[in-house]
Amino acid sequence: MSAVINFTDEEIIRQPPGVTGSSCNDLNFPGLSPTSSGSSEVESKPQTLKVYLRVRPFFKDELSDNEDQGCVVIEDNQVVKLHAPKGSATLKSSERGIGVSVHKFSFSQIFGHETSQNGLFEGTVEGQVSDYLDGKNALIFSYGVTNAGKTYTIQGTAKEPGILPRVLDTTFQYIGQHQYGGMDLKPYLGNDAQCLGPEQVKQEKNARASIFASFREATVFHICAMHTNG
Ligand SMILES: Nc1ncnc2c1ncn2[C@@H]1O[C@H](COP(=O)(O)OP(=O)(O)OP(=O)(O)O)[C@@H](O)[C@H]1O
Repeated sequence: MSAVINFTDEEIIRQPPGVTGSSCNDLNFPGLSPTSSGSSEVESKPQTLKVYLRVRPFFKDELSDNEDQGCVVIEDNQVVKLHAPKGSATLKSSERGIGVSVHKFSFSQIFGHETSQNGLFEGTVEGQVSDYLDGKNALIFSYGVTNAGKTYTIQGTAKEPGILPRVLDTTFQYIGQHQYGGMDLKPYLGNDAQCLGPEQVKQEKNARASIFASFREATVFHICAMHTNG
């Protein structure tokens, strides 16, 4: 199982780092250990959940709005340090001796703003896809504030496909070599298959033909209706 957490410096500006730290803590991810003392703790227990952090680049308008305050500092490929933004309540409180202005978090791996879609895929879930194709279950999800890059990471764009199309591509390339050519298997109850006899195969073919026929009729009707109205 793995999660991809998306951060942007904008998020840190809008939320005090203490809030960010505790929300990560609430998730109770074994791979994510927030500390406020400055020392990072990577748990020694075997991890079944891998938590990756991706930091997206700033946009031009964010830079021109002076949003890059160096609040997110990637110390190494597992540890990130979050500094309270200038003028924030957290910074002011910490200056009065209440709370701290710097939080450290550790992740299974951190990917900086220069990380490509392919680099992220190879560095995170590619290994799990082979496990999945070998019959093991896996869950991948993305977590982060709005505009942090969750959709970009999971879905991506036509030019820069994200994790989901890459997983599907790998899966279908694998299936390509293992495709069953027969037409006598039918999905049953979600994760099972029924083996059909010759008569059932005939019934299925007829049912499919009538469904496709009704699709054609609906399309023709729609075009005619548009033509008539236009
Ligand atoms: N790593 C990245 N490199 C370049 N652009 C990125 C990256 N991550 C996100 N973006 C861009 O940032 C913008 C916001 O990203 P996205 O829509 O994925 O955020 P989101 O977390 O899904 O937001 P929401 O929760 O509001 O749906 C998009 O224009 C996206 O193309």
